[in-house]
Amino acid sequence: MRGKLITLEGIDGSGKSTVAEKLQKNPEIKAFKPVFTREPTRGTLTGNVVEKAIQSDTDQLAELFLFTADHAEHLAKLIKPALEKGKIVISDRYSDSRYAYQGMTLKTHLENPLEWVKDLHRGWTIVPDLTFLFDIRPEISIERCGKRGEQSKFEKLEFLRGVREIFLKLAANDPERFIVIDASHSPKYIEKEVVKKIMEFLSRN
Ligand SMILES: Nc1ncnc2c1ncn2[C@@H]1O[C@H](COP(=O)(O)OP(=O)(O)O)[C@@H](O)[C@H]1O
Ligand SMILES: Cc1cn([C@H]2C[C@H](O)[C@@H](COP(=O)(O)OP(=O)(O)O)O2)c(=O)[nH]c1=O
Repeated sequence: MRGKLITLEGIDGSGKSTVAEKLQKNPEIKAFKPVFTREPTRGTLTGNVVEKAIQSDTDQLAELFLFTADHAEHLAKLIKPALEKGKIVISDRYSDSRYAYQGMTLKTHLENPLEWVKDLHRGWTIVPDLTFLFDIRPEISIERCGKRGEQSKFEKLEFLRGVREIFLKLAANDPERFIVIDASHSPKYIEKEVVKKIMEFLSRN
């Protein structure tokens, strides 16, 4: 039987990596021996190029193709083989990050960037079975990022407001796949909520 793909999405500083770390240590989740991964990928040719691109003034369309190339590598080398082995895969960011972030960066390039970026993925990507959207006001997430001491070029208030709006629209249009989590709660509460939902999902599927 094919495995299951679970993705974690949200704006910068919404707490995705913190949740991913907690899930890796959680005994109920560990029992399933999931494969934990992320996009952009780390330590790969495509992931390294993406990392360089987002630290510089790269053309937005070029950036979309680099993120998408990284996604293709990720699918071919990790996601597909793991799912074929029946594994549960949990990815910190995935295609919805492209729809939401590049849906914003490409506003000046294209008429309907969200649909265009979704079309680009059609036919070859694997749609997740379950997606958590960690929803938070960018005012709070930016403050959290400040404390973390990292500064991505995407961590701007107006920009993240737009990204958040697209994420919420994606979730509203696909309520079967998405679970929206109020990410302003404590890490402990969020972990409990996510574990509960994953266990419910796995018992149904
Ligand atoms: N629920 C939370 N409440 C308060 N601070 C949090 C919470 N989750 C994460 N943080 C802190 O916010 C910052 C960003 O979290 P992180 O998990 O790296 O976000 P993301 O991976 O979504 O960018 C980190 O400093 C982290 O310790
Ligand atoms: C996967 C992906 C990430 N991004 C952005 C989101 C982040 O600002 C940045 C780097 O991702 P990431 O390293 O996951 O950042 P963070 O841990 O702060 O959430 O790249 C895109 O614009 N498009 C994409 O397809």
